Amino acid sequence: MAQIKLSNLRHSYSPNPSSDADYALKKIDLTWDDGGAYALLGPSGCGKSTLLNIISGLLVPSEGQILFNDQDVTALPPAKRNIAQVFQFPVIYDTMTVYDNLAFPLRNRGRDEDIVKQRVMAIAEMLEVEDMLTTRAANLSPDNKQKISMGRGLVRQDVNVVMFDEPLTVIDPHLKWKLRSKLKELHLRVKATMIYVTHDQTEALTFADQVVVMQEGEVVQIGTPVELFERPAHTFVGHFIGSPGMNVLPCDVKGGAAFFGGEKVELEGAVQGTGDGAAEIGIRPEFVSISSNGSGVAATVRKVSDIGRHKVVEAVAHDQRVHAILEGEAPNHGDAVKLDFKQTQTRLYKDGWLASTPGGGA
Ligand SMILES: Nc1ncnc2c1ncn2[C@@H]1O[C@H](COP(=O)(O)OP(=O)(O)OP(=O)(O)O)[C@@H](O)[C@H]1O
Repeated sequence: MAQIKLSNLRHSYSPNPSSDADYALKKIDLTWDDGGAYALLGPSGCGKSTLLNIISGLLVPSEGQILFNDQDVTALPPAKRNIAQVFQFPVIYDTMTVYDNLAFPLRNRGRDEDIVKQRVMAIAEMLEVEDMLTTRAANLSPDNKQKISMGRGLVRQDVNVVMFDEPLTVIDPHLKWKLRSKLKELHLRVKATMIYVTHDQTEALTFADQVVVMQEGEVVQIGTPVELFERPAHTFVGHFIGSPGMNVLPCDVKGGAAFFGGEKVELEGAVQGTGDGAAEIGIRPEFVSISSNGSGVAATVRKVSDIGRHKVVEAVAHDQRVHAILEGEAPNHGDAVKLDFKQTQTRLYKDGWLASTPGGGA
């Protein structure tokens, strides 16, 4: 397995790029540690496939380098990069048995049959497909075909990285959670460097130790699922992760204090280098509550959705929509309420980027 380093990477599909907008990948500097479980998360068109294809060697970047364990592989074709890939749709040989499918990547590299058997049986056990080993792949369900496809990606121990490109697309929704946690378990057992590409936050947060969030060709944050939830580095991350996402409210900054609709809102701590002027307050719905002591931001309740474990309240304050996630009692549609923003979780964003530091709250 390998540490993968992307250095000063840029890519444009245009032959003569003239501005940032011409680049599918802006400037990317990123290190994927050996043995790490990473997710590459972002909406459609943000550049995930472009980045994956650059790592696998299907695309040569316009600028920059790709290093595997400090060896420059930028000019190497895919076959020389020693990578395993699992795609959206199963890549298996229908006429072969499950055993032979799993054995294929090893036999293809001339491994002894003893080793082949040992690895195939180990992977079959991890994937819980031992009872299918003699079945012809053509007779498998789509879910099981994709499981075998994953197995083929994991069977070799000498690959630099295993990359999964939206691997659960074809999986039945009720089986998705099962395979999601299976993949996590597989990483813990196989300990390979793994990159899991998805636009689905649940998949990314379940699988990865570190999530790389991309937007419009840029990496906006790399962090653990908890870090992305608790301290989004950019309003995009706050919005994209969470359900509903972080509330992003316009405010004015004067002398280091933030004012929402003229009312002062206490921030988590000091504001860094924003100067006075327009900015945004970011607060997750989980940290907005209905004030019980009459203080807080005045709002009117527009909608209350009971989604089982909790209620999602949509209120309007200073013409802005604010979501609150409440356990237990919730107000009713039309109620005038005061919203309490938990100070330690109330952040300031300037031009989209986090501009407050913790330390002021109770
Ligand atoms: N072969 C190509 N030629 C020109 N532009 C391309 C090509 N492939 C991708 N793009 C553009 O590059 C940008 C990034 O696309 P990319 O496919 O990498 O994003 P993505 O995050 O993988 O999206 P999706 O999840 O929809 O595949 C998009 O604006 C896309 O239109």
